[in-house]
Amino acid sequence: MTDSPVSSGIARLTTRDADFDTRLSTLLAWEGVSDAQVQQRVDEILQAVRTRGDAALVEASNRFDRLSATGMEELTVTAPRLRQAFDGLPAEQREALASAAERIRLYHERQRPESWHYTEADGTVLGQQVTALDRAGIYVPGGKAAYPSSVLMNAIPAHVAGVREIIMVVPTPDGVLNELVLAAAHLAGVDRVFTVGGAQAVAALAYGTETVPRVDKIVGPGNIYVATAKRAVFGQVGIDMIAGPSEILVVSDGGTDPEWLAMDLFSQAEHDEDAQAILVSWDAEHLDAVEAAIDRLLPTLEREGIVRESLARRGALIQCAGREEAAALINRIAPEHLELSVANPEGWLPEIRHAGAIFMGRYTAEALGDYCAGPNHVLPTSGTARFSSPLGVYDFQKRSSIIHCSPEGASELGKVASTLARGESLTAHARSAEYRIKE
Ligand SMILES: NC(=O)c1ccc[n+]([C@@H]2O[C@H](COP(=O)([O-])OP(=O)(O)OC[C@H]3O[C@@H](n4cnc5c(N)ncnc54)[C@H](O)[C@@H]3O)[C@@H](O)[C@H]2O)c1
Ligand SMILES: N[C@H](CO)Cc1c[nH]c[nH+]1
Ligand SMILES: [Zn+2]
Repeated sequence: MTDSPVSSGIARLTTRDADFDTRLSTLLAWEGVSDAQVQQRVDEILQAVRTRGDAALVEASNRFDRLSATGMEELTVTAPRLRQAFDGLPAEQREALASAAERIRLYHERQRPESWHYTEADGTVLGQQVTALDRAGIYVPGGKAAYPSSVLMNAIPAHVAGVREIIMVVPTPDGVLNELVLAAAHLAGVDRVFTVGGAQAVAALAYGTETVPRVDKIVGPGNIYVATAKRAVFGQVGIDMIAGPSEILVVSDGGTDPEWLAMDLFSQAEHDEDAQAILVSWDAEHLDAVEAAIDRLLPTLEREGIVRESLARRGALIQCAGREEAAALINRIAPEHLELSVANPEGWLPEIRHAGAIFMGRYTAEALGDYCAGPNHVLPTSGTARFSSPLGVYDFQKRSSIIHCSPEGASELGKVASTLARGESLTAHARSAEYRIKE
């Protein structure tokens, strides 16, 4: 007799349950950036790096990444070393990286916004000029896994946007440098790399140290320390978003192989014990089959421990009444990744209002988007897709308004401005406008 597999412990819910709303809200809550202890530690790290620069950055890196560096030169990767990593890759990896980079570049080139202007009848010109950031800092996570794909996803849009200097930080726990990460930095045109991570890296990018230059904006995902630090330095520098642990919401009409769906859920659960994997379907037998596939396949995973914990803590198989209820759940959860594993995914699109990225049909595994489809994999998490968008070229640019008045235009606008300025009792404004009014 064979042993039956250990159950995953993933929650089974139905929307008919009296406590469904409460249970779903509990599952969705991620208090990633509000833990008081984390907040205090991050504040201490930020303050130390702000006041003591490189010395504090080295100390924190030694402590949290278990290094024994004596100075920042040991935590700096030179351009020749990046090239060496790229040249030294096995051909298969080098080609895969180059193919992914090319697809990501092509996709992001379509996002490039243009400056524009128009001319009014009296010759006044109004417009908008788009300019790139001078210096961007990209955070590449590296605590529990190495992410060469995140190097491409952060650096390529910055490059396409025309950023003058791209500074990358990435932790190297126990001093282990990942060759693919360095090679990706070379390929994506990163200018400088520092092997520091966590809140100390965010502080260095935000405030600058003797070695790390201060940047204008920090982008990229990270763990709770990174997210908390990014939120704290916002204002001093720009940030893209607070991206939390990875998430996937799969909606299945029952027609997809249960093992495919189980592995799609695992693909995000394996990132982190706090990652979230949810499957919604109106077909109870199909949910049973996926649950059985989960139990069967779990022992085959390299990161079984992380996946089990993620599924037990934050995963769910949800039975809903039908398609309409599934669409309502999607919009309520506002997932980072939505897989529409259904017969006619296009038919669903008009109903979907909140999702970071939408993977259409049975063949579009979310993992393809993580690496090489082309769209960005840095996406809003924890319901923030309600108000934010994937990382893109636009995150590395800003806009300036252009106003060029003709003498006639200045005269006409001067009359309007003068009246409004006197209404606000701002008479210097009024007189400034009035000087330009033609008699
Ligand atoms: N949204 C995306 O595009 C995307 C992509 C990849 C990864 N992710 C997510 O990013 C996260 C990456 O997290 P990670 O931990 O692997 O890497 P990370 O680089 O974000 O964090 C590692 C750093 O955290 C700091 N740290 C760890 N424990 C600490 C402690 N006790 N005190 C102070 N600092 C401490 C250390 O400095 C370490 O260098 C995961 O949640 C993953 O799901 C998201
Ligand atoms: N799924 C992650 C974003 O949530 C991105 C990633 C990188 N490597 C594998 N996956
Ligand atoms: Zn992933």
